[in-house]
Amino acid sequence: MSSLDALISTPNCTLFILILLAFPLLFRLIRRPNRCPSRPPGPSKVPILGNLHQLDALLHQSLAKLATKYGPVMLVHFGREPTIVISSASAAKEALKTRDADFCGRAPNFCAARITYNYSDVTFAPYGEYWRQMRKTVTLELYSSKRVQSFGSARADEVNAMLESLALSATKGEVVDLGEKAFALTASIMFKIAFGTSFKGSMMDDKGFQKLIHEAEALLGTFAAGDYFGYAGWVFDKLSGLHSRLDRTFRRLDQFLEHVIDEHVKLHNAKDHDHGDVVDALLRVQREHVQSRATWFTRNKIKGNLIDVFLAGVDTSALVMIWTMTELMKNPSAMKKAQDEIREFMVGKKRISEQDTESLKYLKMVLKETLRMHPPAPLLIPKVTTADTRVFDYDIKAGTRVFVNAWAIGRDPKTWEQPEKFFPERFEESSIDYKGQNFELLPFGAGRRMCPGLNLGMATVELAVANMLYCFDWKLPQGMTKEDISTEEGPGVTTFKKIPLELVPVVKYYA
Ligand code: HEM
Repeated sequence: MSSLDALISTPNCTLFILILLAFPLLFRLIRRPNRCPSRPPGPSKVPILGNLHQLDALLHQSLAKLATKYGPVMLVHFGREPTIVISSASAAKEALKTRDADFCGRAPNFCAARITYNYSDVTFAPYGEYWRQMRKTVTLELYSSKRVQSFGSARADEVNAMLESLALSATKGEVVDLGEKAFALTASIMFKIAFGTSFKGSMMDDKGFQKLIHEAEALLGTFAAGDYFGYAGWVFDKLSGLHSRLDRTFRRLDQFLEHVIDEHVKLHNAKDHDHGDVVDALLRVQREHVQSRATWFTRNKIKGNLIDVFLAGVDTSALVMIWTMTELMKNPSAMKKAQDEIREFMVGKKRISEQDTESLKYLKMVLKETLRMHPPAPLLIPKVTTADTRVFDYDIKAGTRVFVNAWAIGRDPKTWEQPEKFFPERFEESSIDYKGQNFELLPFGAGRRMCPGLNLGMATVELAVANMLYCFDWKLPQGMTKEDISTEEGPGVTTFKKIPLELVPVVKYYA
Protein backbone atom coordinates (compact mmCIF):
# COMPACT_ATOMS: atom_id res chain seq x y z
CA MET A 1 0.00 0.00 0.00
CA SER A 2 1.48 3.39 -0.94
CA SER A 3 1.58 6.18 1.62
CA LEU A 4 -1.20 7.94 -0.35
CA ASP A 5 -3.39 4.84 -0.26
CA ALA A 6 -2.73 4.55 3.44
CA LEU A 7 -3.78 8.14 3.95
CA ILE A 8 -7.00 7.73 1.98
CA SER A 9 -7.94 4.61 3.83
CA THR A 10 -7.97 6.33 7.23
CA PRO A 11 -11.61 7.14 8.35
CA ASN A 12 -10.90 10.85 9.03
CA CYS A 13 -9.50 11.35 5.65
CA THR A 14 -12.46 9.62 3.92
CA LEU A 15 -14.77 12.01 5.72
CA PHE A 16 -12.64 14.93 4.62
CA ILE A 17 -12.78 13.84 0.97
CA LEU A 18 -16.55 13.34 1.17
CA ILE A 19 -16.98 16.88 2.52
CA LEU A 20 -14.73 18.19 -0.21
CA LEU A 21 -16.80 16.45 -2.88
CA ALA A 22 -20.06 17.60 -1.31
CA PHE A 23 -18.92 21.20 -0.98
CA PRO A 24 -20.08 22.41 -4.43
CA LEU A 25 -23.48 20.82 -3.79
CA LEU A 26 -23.77 22.42 -0.35
CA PHE A 27 -22.71 25.76 -1.78
CA ARG A 28 -25.42 25.50 -4.43
CA LEU A 29 -28.04 24.61 -1.83
CA ILE A 30 -27.08 27.52 0.43
CA ARG A 31 -27.19 29.95 -2.50
CA ARG A 32 -30.43 28.55 -3.86
CA PRO A 33 -32.79 31.31 -2.64
CA ASN A 34 -30.84 33.94 -4.57
CA ARG A 35 -30.47 32.01 -7.77
CA CYS A 36 -33.86 30.36 -8.22
CA PRO A 37 -36.76 32.66 -8.86
CA SER A 38 -39.13 32.81 -5.94
CA ARG A 39 -42.76 32.82 -7.04
CA PRO A 40 -45.43 34.61 -5.04
CA PRO A 41 -47.72 32.25 -3.14
CA GLY A 42 -51.18 31.53 -4.42
CA PRO A 43 -53.90 28.89 -4.62
CA SER A 44 -53.03 25.78 -6.58
CA LYS A 45 -54.44 25.80 -10.09
CA VAL A 46 -56.28 23.20 -12.12
CA PRO A 47 -55.60 22.46 -15.81
CA ILE A 48 -57.18 24.82 -18.36
CA LEU A 49 -59.14 26.91 -15.82
CA GLY A 50 -56.20 27.90 -13.63
CA ASN A 51 -57.94 29.41 -10.60
CA LEU A 52 -61.08 30.64 -12.35
CA HIS A 53 -63.24 28.17 -10.44
CA GLN A 54 -62.23 29.89 -7.16
CA LEU A 55 -63.30 33.36 -8.34
CA ASP A 56 -66.74 34.88 -8.78
CA ALA A 57 -68.33 37.82 -10.56
CA LEU A 58 -67.31 40.23 -7.79
CA LEU A 59 -63.70 39.62 -8.69
CA HIS A 60 -62.16 42.19 -6.33
CA GLN A 61 -64.03 40.67 -3.39
CA SER A 62 -63.08 37.07 -4.14
CA LEU A 63 -59.45 38.10 -4.71
CA ALA A 64 -59.48 40.00 -1.39
CA LYS A 65 -60.70 36.84 0.36
CA LEU A 66 -57.95 34.72 -1.22
CA ALA A 67 -55.35 37.36 -0.28
CA THR A 68 -56.19 36.96 3.43
CA LYS A 69 -54.84 33.40 3.03
CA TYR A 70 -51.99 33.89 0.53
CA GLY A 71 -50.80 37.38 1.35
CA PRO A 72 -50.53 40.82 -0.23
CA VAL A 73 -48.55 39.64 -3.26
CA MET A 74 -50.38 36.64 -4.67
CA LEU A 75 -50.20 34.65 -7.88
CA VAL A 76 -53.44 33.44 -9.46
CA HIS A 77 -54.06 32.01 -12.92
CA PHE A 78 -56.85 33.23 -15.17
CA GLY A 79 -56.92 30.31 -17.57
CA ARG A 80 -53.34 30.10 -18.75
CA GLU A 81 -52.51 33.68 -17.80
CA PRO A 82 -50.53 34.16 -14.58
CA THR A 83 -51.72 37.26 -12.72
CA ILE A 84 -50.18 38.99 -9.72
CA VAL A 85 -52.63 40.50 -7.24
CA ILE A 86 -51.37 43.27 -4.98
CA SER A 87 -53.48 43.77 -1.85
CA SER A 88 -51.58 45.94 0.66
CA ALA A 89 -50.41 49.53 0.79
CA SER A 90 -46.73 48.60 1.13
CA ALA A 91 -46.81 46.14 -1.80
CA ALA A 92 -48.67 48.77 -3.89
CA LYS A 93 -46.02 51.34 -2.99
CA GLU A 94 -43.26 49.04 -4.15
CA ALA A 95 -45.05 48.29 -7.44
CA LEU A 96 -46.44 51.75 -8.26
CA LYS A 97 -43.64 53.92 -6.87
CA THR A 98 -40.33 52.07 -6.42
CA ARG A 99 -40.78 49.96 -9.57
CA ASP A 100 -43.38 52.07 -11.38
CA ALA A 101 -41.53 51.78 -14.70
CA ASP A 102 -41.91 47.98 -14.61
CA PHE A 103 -45.63 48.09 -13.75
CA CYS A 104 -47.04 50.53 -16.27
CA GLY A 105 -48.00 48.31 -19.20
CA ARG A 106 -51.61 47.50 -20.00
CA ALA A 107 -52.88 43.96 -20.37
CA PRO A 108 -54.10 43.08 -23.89
CA ASN A 109 -57.89 43.26 -24.01
CA PHE A 110 -59.76 42.02 -27.06
CA CYS A 111 -62.85 44.22 -26.56
CA ALA A 112 -60.84 47.33 -25.68
CA ALA A 113 -58.70 46.90 -28.80
CA ARG A 114 -61.80 47.08 -31.01
CA ILE A 115 -63.57 49.88 -29.17
CA THR A 116 -60.50 52.13 -28.91
CA TYR A 117 -59.44 51.79 -32.57
CA ASN A 118 -56.64 49.40 -31.74
CA TYR A 119 -55.50 51.17 -28.56
CA SER A 120 -55.51 54.69 -30.06
CA ASP A 121 -56.59 56.08 -26.70
CA VAL A 122 -54.58 56.72 -23.54
CA THR A 123 -56.23 54.26 -21.14
CA PHE A 124 -55.54 51.05 -23.01
CA ALA A 125 -52.47 52.10 -25.03
CA PRO A 126 -49.46 49.88 -24.32
CA TYR A 127 -46.70 51.70 -22.44
CA GLY A 128 -44.29 53.35 -24.86
CA GLU A 129 -43.66 56.40 -27.01
CA TYR A 130 -47.21 56.57 -28.41
CA TRP A 131 -48.78 56.49 -24.93
CA ARG A 132 -46.29 59.13 -23.68
CA GLN A 133 -47.05 61.53 -26.54
CA MET A 134 -50.81 61.04 -26.31
CA ARG A 135 -50.95 61.35 -22.53
CA LYS A 136 -48.93 64.61 -22.76
CA THR A 137 -51.29 65.94 -25.42
CA VAL A 138 -54.54 65.13 -23.62
CA THR A 139 -53.18 66.28 -20.26
CA LEU A 140 -52.60 69.70 -21.78
CA GLU A 141 -55.80 69.86 -23.83
CA LEU A 142 -58.21 68.27 -21.38
CA TYR A 143 -56.97 67.73 -17.86
CA SER A 144 -54.86 70.80 -16.99
CA SER A 145 -56.38 72.97 -14.23
CA LYS A 146 -56.94 75.74 -16.79
CA ARG A 147 -58.97 73.36 -18.98
CA VAL A 148 -60.87 71.88 -16.01
CA GLN A 149 -61.85 75.45 -15.04
CA SER A 150 -62.84 76.30 -18.60
CA PHE A 151 -65.46 73.52 -18.48
CA GLY A 152 -66.97 75.05 -15.30
CA SER A 153 -70.03 76.54 -17.00
CA ALA A 154 -70.92 73.16 -18.58
CA ARG A 155 -70.87 71.62 -15.10
CA ALA A 156 -72.92 74.43 -13.54
CA ASP A 157 -75.57 74.31 -16.32
CA GLU A 158 -76.04 70.57 -16.11
CA VAL A 159 -76.08 70.48 -12.29
CA ASN A 160 -78.76 73.20 -12.37
CA ALA A 161 -80.81 71.14 -14.81
CA MET A 162 -80.57 68.14 -12.49
CA LEU A 163 -81.62 70.22 -9.46
CA GLU A 164 -84.58 71.55 -11.42
CA SER A 165 -85.78 68.05 -12.24
CA LEU A 166 -85.30 66.98 -8.60
CA ALA A 167 -87.32 70.00 -7.45
CA LEU A 168 -90.10 68.99 -9.81
CA SER A 169 -90.12 65.46 -8.37
CA ALA A 170 -90.12 66.97 -4.87
CA THR A 171 -93.26 68.99 -5.54
CA LYS A 172 -94.99 65.78 -6.67
CA GLY A 173 -93.58 63.77 -3.75
CA GLU A 174 -92.07 61.36 -6.29
CA VAL A 175 -89.50 58.67 -5.60
CA VAL A 176 -86.39 59.23 -7.75
CA ASP A 177 -83.77 56.73 -8.82
CA LEU A 178 -80.64 58.61 -7.81
CA GLY A 179 -78.39 56.39 -9.91
CA GLU A 180 -80.31 57.36 -13.03
CA LYS A 181 -79.94 61.06 -12.14
CA ALA A 182 -76.22 60.71 -11.47
CA PHE A 183 -75.47 58.88 -14.75
CA ALA A 184 -77.60 61.33 -16.72
CA LEU A 185 -75.69 64.22 -15.12
CA THR A 186 -72.17 62.93 -15.73
CA ALA A 187 -73.05 61.79 -19.28
CA SER A 188 -74.49 65.20 -20.17
CA ILE A 189 -71.51 67.05 -18.67
CA MET A 190 -68.98 64.90 -20.54
CA PHE A 191 -71.08 65.21 -23.71
CA LYS A 192 -70.96 69.01 -23.51
CA ILE A 193 -67.27 69.07 -22.68
CA ALA A 194 -66.44 66.70 -25.53
CA PHE A 195 -68.79 67.96 -28.25
CA GLY A 196 -69.64 71.52 -27.21
CA THR A 197 -73.40 70.90 -27.29
CA SER A 198 -76.07 69.36 -25.12
CA PHE A 199 -78.00 66.25 -26.16
CA LYS A 200 -80.82 68.46 -27.45
CA GLY A 201 -78.65 69.88 -30.22
CA SER A 202 -77.20 66.53 -31.28
CA MET A 203 -78.18 63.54 -33.42
CA MET A 204 -78.48 61.30 -30.36
CA ASP A 205 -80.84 61.68 -27.40
CA ASP A 206 -79.59 61.30 -23.84
CA LYS A 207 -81.14 57.84 -23.27
CA GLY A 208 -79.74 56.45 -26.53
CA PHE A 209 -76.30 57.82 -25.77
CA GLN A 210 -76.25 56.50 -22.21
CA LYS A 211 -77.32 53.08 -23.46
CA LEU A 212 -74.50 53.05 -25.98
CA ILE A 213 -71.90 54.06 -23.38
CA HIS A 214 -73.19 51.46 -20.91
CA GLU A 215 -73.01 48.77 -23.58
CA ALA A 216 -69.42 49.76 -24.45
CA GLU A 217 -68.54 49.70 -20.74
CA ALA A 218 -70.18 46.32 -20.30
CA LEU A 219 -68.14 44.97 -23.21
CA LEU A 220 -64.92 46.24 -21.62
CA GLY A 221 -65.89 44.36 -18.46
CA THR A 222 -66.81 41.19 -20.34
CA PHE A 223 -64.56 38.21 -19.86
CA ALA A 224 -63.31 37.55 -23.40
CA ALA A 225 -62.13 33.96 -23.46
CA GLY A 226 -59.70 34.85 -26.25
CA ASP A 227 -57.67 36.96 -23.78
CA TYR A 228 -57.04 33.93 -21.58
CA PHE A 229 -57.36 30.76 -23.67
CA GLY A 230 -55.70 31.67 -26.98
CA TYR A 231 -57.27 30.56 -30.26
CA ALA A 232 -59.74 28.16 -28.60
CA GLY A 233 -61.01 31.11 -26.55
CA TRP A 234 -61.30 33.26 -29.67
CA VAL A 235 -63.48 30.61 -31.33
CA PHE A 236 -65.61 30.40 -28.20
CA ASP A 237 -66.12 34.21 -28.21
CA LYS A 238 -67.11 34.08 -31.87
CA LEU A 239 -69.63 31.30 -31.31
CA SER A 240 -71.04 32.93 -28.18
CA GLY A 241 -71.89 36.08 -30.14
CA LEU A 242 -69.38 38.35 -28.39
CA HIS A 243 -67.75 39.37 -31.68
CA SER A 244 -70.98 40.44 -33.33
CA ARG A 245 -72.12 42.29 -30.20
CA LEU A 246 -68.79 44.11 -30.18
CA ASP A 247 -69.03 44.95 -33.89
CA ARG A 248 -72.56 46.32 -33.51
CA THR A 249 -71.60 48.62 -30.61
CA PHE A 250 -68.40 49.74 -32.30
CA ARG A 251 -70.19 50.60 -35.55
CA ARG A 252 -72.82 52.71 -33.75
CA LEU A 253 -70.16 54.57 -31.78
CA ASP A 254 -68.07 55.10 -34.90
CA GLN A 255 -71.00 56.40 -36.93
CA PHE A 256 -71.83 58.89 -34.20
CA LEU A 257 -68.23 60.10 -33.78
CA GLU A 258 -67.76 60.44 -37.55
CA HIS A 259 -70.84 62.65 -37.69
CA VAL A 260 -69.70 64.86 -34.77
CA ILE A 261 -66.19 65.29 -36.17
CA ASP A 262 -67.53 66.13 -39.67
CA GLU A 263 -69.80 68.79 -38.16
CA HIS A 264 -66.88 70.34 -36.28
CA VAL A 265 -64.65 70.33 -39.37
CA LYS A 266 -67.40 71.95 -41.47
CA LEU A 267 -67.98 74.69 -38.92
CA HIS A 268 -64.28 75.35 -38.56
CA ASN A 269 -63.74 75.55 -42.32
CA ALA A 270 -66.75 77.86 -42.82
CA LYS A 271 -66.32 80.25 -39.90
CA ASP A 272 -62.99 79.37 -38.31
CA HIS A 273 -65.17 78.53 -35.34
CA ASP A 274 -63.86 76.87 -32.17
CA HIS A 275 -66.31 75.77 -29.43
CA GLY A 276 -63.44 75.19 -27.00
CA ASP A 277 -64.55 71.55 -26.69
CA VAL A 278 -62.48 68.38 -26.84
CA VAL A 279 -63.22 67.66 -30.52
CA ASP A 280 -61.98 71.13 -31.50
CA ALA A 281 -58.90 70.73 -29.31
CA LEU A 282 -58.01 67.37 -30.88
CA LEU A 283 -58.66 68.68 -34.42
CA ARG A 284 -56.38 71.64 -33.69
CA VAL A 285 -53.64 69.29 -32.51
CA GLN A 286 -54.13 67.27 -35.71
CA ARG A 287 -53.78 70.41 -37.88
CA GLU A 288 -50.59 71.37 -36.04
CA HIS A 289 -49.20 67.89 -36.66
CA VAL A 290 -50.06 68.07 -40.35
CA GLN A 291 -48.30 71.43 -40.59
CA SER A 292 -45.19 69.94 -39.07
CA ARG A 293 -45.54 66.94 -41.42
CA ALA A 294 -46.26 64.45 -38.65
CA THR A 295 -48.76 61.84 -39.76
CA TRP A 296 -49.41 59.76 -36.68
CA PHE A 297 -52.26 61.89 -35.27
CA THR A 298 -54.94 60.32 -37.47
CA ARG A 299 -58.73 60.55 -37.29
CA ASN A 300 -58.84 57.21 -35.46
CA LYS A 301 -56.61 58.70 -32.76
CA ILE A 302 -59.15 61.49 -32.30
CA LYS A 303 -62.01 59.01 -32.09
CA GLY A 304 -60.11 56.73 -29.70
CA ASN A 305 -59.51 59.61 -27.32
CA LEU A 306 -63.11 60.81 -27.49
CA ILE A 307 -64.24 57.34 -26.49
CA ASP A 308 -61.74 57.41 -23.61
CA VAL A 309 -63.38 60.52 -22.19
CA PHE A 310 -66.72 58.74 -21.93
CA LEU A 311 -65.57 55.32 -20.86
CA ALA A 312 -63.23 56.68 -18.20
CA GLY A 313 -65.23 59.69 -17.08
CA VAL A 314 -68.98 58.98 -16.98
CA ASP A 315 -69.59 55.96 -14.77
CA THR A 316 -66.67 56.59 -12.40
CA SER A 317 -67.88 60.04 -11.35
CA ALA A 318 -71.53 58.93 -11.17
CA LEU A 319 -70.61 56.00 -8.92
CA VAL A 320 -68.89 58.29 -6.43
CA MET A 321 -72.10 60.33 -6.21
CA ILE A 322 -74.29 57.26 -5.77
CA TRP A 323 -72.16 55.65 -3.06
CA THR A 324 -71.80 58.96 -1.23
CA MET A 325 -75.56 59.39 -1.04
CA THR A 326 -75.99 55.72 -0.08
CA GLU A 327 -73.56 56.00 2.83
CA LEU A 328 -75.02 59.33 3.98
CA MET A 329 -78.53 57.86 4.01
CA LYS A 330 -77.29 54.91 6.05
CA ASN A 331 -75.45 57.25 8.43
CA PRO A 332 -77.83 60.08 9.39
CA SER A 333 -75.35 61.76 11.76
CA ALA A 334 -72.84 62.14 8.91
CA MET A 335 -75.65 63.41 6.65
CA LYS A 336 -76.65 66.01 9.25
CA LYS A 337 -73.08 67.13 9.79
CA ALA A 338 -72.51 67.53 6.04
CA GLN A 339 -75.76 69.44 5.55
CA ASP A 340 -75.14 71.67 8.59
CA GLU A 341 -71.70 72.59 7.27
CA ILE A 342 -73.06 73.49 3.85
CA ARG A 343 -76.12 75.36 5.10
CA GLU A 344 -74.16 77.40 7.65
CA PHE A 345 -71.62 78.34 5.01
CA MET A 346 -74.26 79.15 2.40
CA VAL A 347 -76.56 81.45 4.42
CA GLY A 348 -78.29 83.81 1.98
CA LYS A 349 -76.86 82.20 -1.18
CA LYS A 350 -78.84 80.48 -3.92
CA ARG A 351 -76.46 77.89 -5.35
CA ILE A 352 -73.12 76.49 -4.32
CA SER A 353 -70.35 77.37 -6.76
CA GLU A 354 -67.17 75.40 -7.41
CA GLN A 355 -65.27 78.00 -5.43
CA ASP A 356 -67.60 77.47 -2.44
CA THR A 357 -66.93 73.73 -2.39
CA GLU A 358 -63.29 74.49 -1.50
CA SER A 359 -64.45 75.59 1.98
CA LEU A 360 -66.51 72.46 2.69
CA LYS A 361 -64.02 70.46 4.75
CA TYR A 362 -66.44 67.86 6.10
CA LEU A 363 -67.87 67.19 2.65
CA LYS A 364 -64.35 66.51 1.39
CA MET A 365 -63.85 63.98 4.21
CA VAL A 366 -67.16 62.33 3.32
CA LEU A 367 -65.99 61.94 -0.29
CA LYS A 368 -62.62 60.53 0.78
CA GLU A 369 -64.35 58.01 3.02
CA THR A 370 -66.65 57.02 0.15
CA LEU A 371 -63.69 56.57 -2.20
CA ARG A 372 -61.94 54.45 0.45
CA MET A 373 -64.89 52.06 0.78
CA HIS A 374 -66.21 52.18 -2.78
CA PRO A 375 -63.43 52.89 -5.31
CA PRO A 376 -65.29 52.92 -8.67
CA ALA A 377 -62.55 50.87 -10.36
CA PRO A 378 -61.77 48.40 -7.55
CA LEU A 379 -58.87 46.69 -9.38
CA LEU A 380 -57.78 49.93 -11.10
CA ILE A 381 -57.24 49.15 -14.80
CA PRO A 382 -55.38 45.85 -15.24
CA LYS A 383 -51.68 46.33 -15.86
CA VAL A 384 -48.92 44.21 -17.26
CA THR A 385 -45.24 44.17 -16.27
CA THR A 386 -42.91 45.63 -18.89
CA ALA A 387 -39.74 43.93 -17.57
CA ASP A 388 -38.64 41.13 -15.24
CA THR A 389 -39.15 42.66 -11.81
CA ARG A 390 -39.79 42.03 -8.11
CA VAL A 391 -42.22 42.95 -5.37
CA PHE A 392 -41.12 42.23 -1.82
CA ASP A 393 -38.86 39.25 -2.46
CA TYR A 394 -40.88 37.68 -5.21
CA ASP A 395 -39.76 37.49 -8.82
CA ILE A 396 -42.27 38.51 -11.45
CA LYS A 397 -41.67 37.90 -15.15
CA ALA A 398 -42.10 40.53 -17.86
CA GLY A 399 -45.55 40.32 -19.46
CA THR A 400 -47.34 39.20 -16.28
CA ARG A 401 -50.79 40.68 -15.66
CA VAL A 402 -51.16 42.71 -12.47
CA PHE A 403 -54.24 43.70 -10.48
CA VAL A 404 -53.88 46.28 -7.74
CA ASN A 405 -56.82 45.64 -5.44
CA ALA A 406 -57.68 49.19 -4.34
CA TRP A 407 -60.89 47.89 -2.78
CA ALA A 408 -58.99 45.46 -0.51
CA ILE A 409 -56.35 48.08 0.33
CA GLY A 410 -59.05 50.57 1.36
CA ARG A 411 -60.53 47.98 3.73
CA ASP A 412 -57.28 46.51 5.07
CA PRO A 413 -57.67 46.20 8.89
CA LYS A 414 -53.88 46.56 9.24
CA THR A 415 -54.21 50.12 7.95
CA TRP A 416 -57.73 51.20 8.83
CA GLU A 417 -59.44 50.97 12.19
CA GLN A 418 -62.92 49.44 11.78
CA PRO A 419 -62.59 49.47 8.00
CA GLU A 420 -66.19 48.43 7.38
CA LYS A 421 -67.48 51.49 9.25
CA PHE A 422 -68.31 54.68 7.32
CA PHE A 423 -66.55 57.25 9.46
CA PRO A 424 -65.42 60.43 7.62
CA GLU A 425 -63.94 61.81 10.87
CA ARG A 426 -61.04 59.36 10.49
CA PHE A 427 -59.57 61.89 8.05
CA GLU A 428 -59.81 64.80 10.52
CA GLU A 429 -56.28 64.44 11.86
CA SER A 430 -54.91 62.54 8.89
CA SER A 431 -53.05 63.86 5.87
CA ILE A 432 -53.97 60.80 3.78
CA ASP A 433 -55.34 61.84 0.41
CA TYR A 434 -56.29 60.12 -2.85
CA LYS A 435 -53.85 61.98 -5.06
CA GLY A 436 -51.42 59.12 -5.59
CA GLN A 437 -48.97 59.82 -2.75
CA ASN A 438 -50.65 57.68 -0.07
CA PHE A 439 -50.80 54.04 -1.03
CA GLU A 440 -53.45 53.25 1.60
CA LEU A 441 -55.98 55.10 -0.56
CA LEU A 442 -55.79 54.42 -4.28
CA PRO A 443 -59.15 55.11 -5.97
CA PHE A 444 -57.33 56.91 -8.81
CA GLY A 445 -54.27 54.63 -8.86
CA ALA A 446 -50.74 56.03 -8.54
CA GLY A 447 -47.61 56.34 -10.63
CA ARG A 448 -47.37 57.06 -14.31
CA ARG A 449 -50.69 55.38 -15.25
CA MET A 450 -52.58 57.24 -12.51
CA CYS A 451 -55.93 58.79 -13.52
CA PRO A 452 -55.34 62.16 -15.25
CA GLY A 453 -59.06 63.00 -14.93
CA LEU A 454 -59.06 63.23 -11.11
CA ASN A 455 -59.72 66.97 -10.97
CA LEU A 456 -62.24 66.87 -13.79
CA GLY A 457 -64.18 64.04 -12.15
CA MET A 458 -64.08 65.39 -8.60
CA ALA A 459 -65.12 68.90 -9.72
CA THR A 460 -68.41 67.40 -10.95
CA VAL A 461 -68.89 65.18 -7.90
CA GLU A 462 -68.26 67.96 -5.36
CA LEU A 463 -70.51 70.48 -7.10
CA ALA A 464 -73.37 68.03 -7.59
CA VAL A 465 -73.31 66.44 -4.11
CA ALA A 466 -72.91 69.80 -2.33
CA ASN A 467 -75.95 71.24 -4.14
CA MET A 468 -78.04 68.12 -3.62
CA LEU A 469 -77.36 68.27 0.12
CA TYR A 470 -77.97 72.01 0.27
CA CYS A 471 -81.18 72.27 -1.74
CA PHE A 472 -82.94 69.13 -0.49
CA ASP A 473 -83.56 66.95 2.50
CA TRP A 474 -83.75 63.30 1.58
CA LYS A 475 -86.29 60.75 2.73
CA LEU A 476 -86.56 57.01 2.17
CA PRO A 477 -89.61 55.67 0.31
CA GLN A 478 -92.51 54.76 2.55
CA GLY A 479 -91.98 51.71 4.72
CA MET A 480 -88.23 51.61 4.24
CA THR A 481 -85.61 52.07 6.98
CA LYS A 482 -81.92 52.88 6.65
CA GLU A 483 -81.11 49.24 7.41
CA ASP A 484 -82.96 48.28 4.21
CA ILE A 485 -80.56 50.27 2.04
CA SER A 486 -78.39 47.72 0.29
CA THR A 487 -74.65 48.17 -0.23
CA GLU A 488 -74.42 45.11 -2.45
CA GLU A 489 -72.41 45.53 -5.64
CA GLY A 490 -73.34 44.23 -9.06
CA PRO A 491 -70.88 42.31 -11.27
CA GLY A 492 -68.53 44.18 -13.60
CA VAL A 493 -65.26 46.09 -13.65
CA THR A 494 -66.77 49.00 -11.76
CA THR A 495 -68.47 48.95 -8.38
CA PHE A 496 -72.06 49.30 -9.61
CA LYS A 497 -74.72 49.43 -6.94
CA LYS A 498 -76.81 46.31 -7.48
CA ILE A 499 -80.06 47.66 -6.07
CA PRO A 500 -80.88 51.21 -7.20
CA LEU A 501 -80.87 53.94 -4.56
CA GLU A 502 -84.40 55.32 -4.55
CA LEU A 503 -85.08 58.43 -2.49
CA VAL A 504 -87.66 61.16 -2.09
CA PRO A 505 -86.29 64.72 -2.32
CA VAL A 506 -87.88 67.38 -0.09
CA VAL A 507 -87.15 70.98 -1.03
CA LYS A 508 -85.21 72.89 1.64
CA TYR A 509 -83.54 75.80 -0.18
CA TYR A 510 -84.38 75.86 -3.85
CA ALA A 511 -85.15 78.99 -5.79
C1 HEM B 1 -64.10 60.32 -9.78
C2 HEM B 1 -63.97 59.79 -10.91
C3 HEM B 1 -62.83 58.92 -11.42
C4 HEM B 1 -62.21 57.85 -10.83
C5 HEM B 1 -62.48 57.26 -9.47
C6 HEM B 1 -61.19 57.39 -11.76
C7 HEM B 1 -60.35 56.31 -11.54
C8 HEM B 1 -59.37 55.90 -12.43
C9 HEM B 1 -58.51 54.77 -12.22
C10 HEM B 1 -58.52 53.86 -11.01
C11 HEM B 1 -57.68 54.67 -13.29
C12 HEM B 1 -56.60 53.61 -13.51
C13 HEM B 1 -55.30 54.02 -12.88
C14 HEM B 1 -54.25 52.94 -12.99
O1 HEM B 1 -54.35 52.07 -13.84
O2 HEM B 1 -53.31 52.97 -12.19
C15 HEM B 1 -58.02 55.73 -14.19
C16 HEM B 1 -57.39 55.96 -15.39
C17 HEM B 1 -57.77 56.92 -16.28
N1 HEM B 1 -58.77 57.86 -16.09
FE1 HEM B 1 -59.92 58.09 -14.45
N2 HEM B 1 -61.23 58.17 -12.87
C18 HEM B 1 -62.20 59.13 -12.70
C19 HEM B 1 -62.56 60.12 -13.57
C20 HEM B 1 -61.99 60.31 -14.81
C21 HEM B 1 -62.42 61.32 -15.75
C22 HEM B 1 -63.55 62.34 -15.52
C23 HEM B 1 -61.64 61.16 -16.85
C24 HEM B 1 -61.66 61.92 -18.15
C25 HEM B 1 -62.68 62.43 -18.71
C26 HEM B 1 -60.70 60.08 -16.60
C27 HEM B 1 -59.73 59.65 -17.47
C28 HEM B 1 -58.85 58.62 -17.22
C29 HEM B 1 -57.84 58.17 -18.19
C30 HEM B 1 -57.58 58.75 -19.58
C31 HEM B 1 -57.16 57.11 -17.58
C32 HEM B 1 -56.03 56.28 -18.18
C33 HEM B 1 -54.66 56.82 -17.77
C34 HEM B 1 -53.51 56.05 -18.39
O3 HEM B 1 -53.63 54.86 -18.64
O4 HEM B 1 -52.45 56.66 -18.62
N3 HEM B 1 -60.95 59.60 -15.34
N4 HEM B 1 -59.06 56.46 -13.65
